[in-house]
Amino acid sequence: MAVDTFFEALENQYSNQLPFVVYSRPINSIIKCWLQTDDTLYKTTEFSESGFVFAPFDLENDSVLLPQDKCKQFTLETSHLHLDEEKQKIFIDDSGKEEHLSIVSKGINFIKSGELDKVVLSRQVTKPMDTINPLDIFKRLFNTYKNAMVYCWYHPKVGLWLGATPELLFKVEGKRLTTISLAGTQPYSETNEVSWTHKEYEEQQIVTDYIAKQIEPYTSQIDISGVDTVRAGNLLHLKTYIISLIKDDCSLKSIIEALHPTPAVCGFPKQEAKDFILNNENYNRGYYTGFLGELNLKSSKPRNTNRRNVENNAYTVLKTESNFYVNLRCAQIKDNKVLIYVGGGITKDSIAENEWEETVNKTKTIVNVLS
Ligand SMILES: C=C(O[C@@H]1C=C(C(=O)O)C=C[C@H]1O)C(=O)O
Repeated sequence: MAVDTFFEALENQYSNQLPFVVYSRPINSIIKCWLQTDDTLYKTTEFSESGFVFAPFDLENDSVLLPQDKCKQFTLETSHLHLDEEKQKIFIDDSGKEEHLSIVSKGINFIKSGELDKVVLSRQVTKPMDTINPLDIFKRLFNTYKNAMVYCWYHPKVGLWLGATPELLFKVEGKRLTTISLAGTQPYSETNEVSWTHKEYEEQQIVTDYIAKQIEPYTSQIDISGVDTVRAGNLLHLKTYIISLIKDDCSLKSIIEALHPTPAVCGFPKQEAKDFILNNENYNRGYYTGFLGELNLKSSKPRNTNRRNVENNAYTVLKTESNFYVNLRCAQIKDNKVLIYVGGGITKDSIAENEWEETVNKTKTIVNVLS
């Protein structure tokens, strides 16, 4: 589809206040959009439908579904989107610092008292914005963050969210389950060859061990890769792949419940960390650290790609695929304001001032495409 037609369809959808999502998965020049044909708020509790899901941090709240059979879908292939370089100046300042230092100190003390191993604490940064076209912000996200899932999601009854997340929650292709453990953060400056502290390795290992343990009842042949340093925009993280095979009688919902929220965005043990977050963070995370992505889409692939074996190419394999990303490095646009969400993992060795700096650095993922 032509770029102009693609974005015109999205602009119309938005001005008609109809739900949509536009997104591009990491290392991918394909941009997809789903335009829902009515403004009903569809929800999913079983994750058995086909569609695009937008789920909150706390699954006690609604997971919104753009059902596949209620949406028109379009695809665009490009490596760069043109747009006017008119941006707004946004300054990062120290507002909210005292509060964040205080909740982080409380978290550290709670961990030292033996109640928890790790808790992820976050905050919301609010900035005024005058005329903002979210689709322009999406275009900048797409041009800037090639190894992230970039998206803009809108539902008139929920709001408008956008982001550039580096973190896969998990991907299912047929029976194959791929998930990652991502933790540890430092600013990127021209090289991935950096050193990490014991605290950072330990924090990332907590995530890896926990994920492997969580998926064990539902999968077999769990394979854990080595630890790599990966870049996400202006940041570096430690990352491990965990690949396994889903057992026959196991539902997608049980995998979601086993993995979400991961210690990378909630903490460990899960319930205690979640309680600490819900009782102490003085704002509602909403969809930040929830997940979003394609749910149960059927894909057909040729069984045999060997050209000499032409008669076999007639057979295709039908697979069901889902891929969910953790909603990080994201923002909500509301009443001429942009609300940016940032957090970081706290362990017994954390230093509150450094944790503040980490959230400031994470803010830049979004601020850089606004100003
Ligand atoms: C919580 C966030 O990021 C998570 C926390 C990280 C950390 O503590 O080092 C790193 C990557 C993410 O798993 C965020 O970006 O808001």
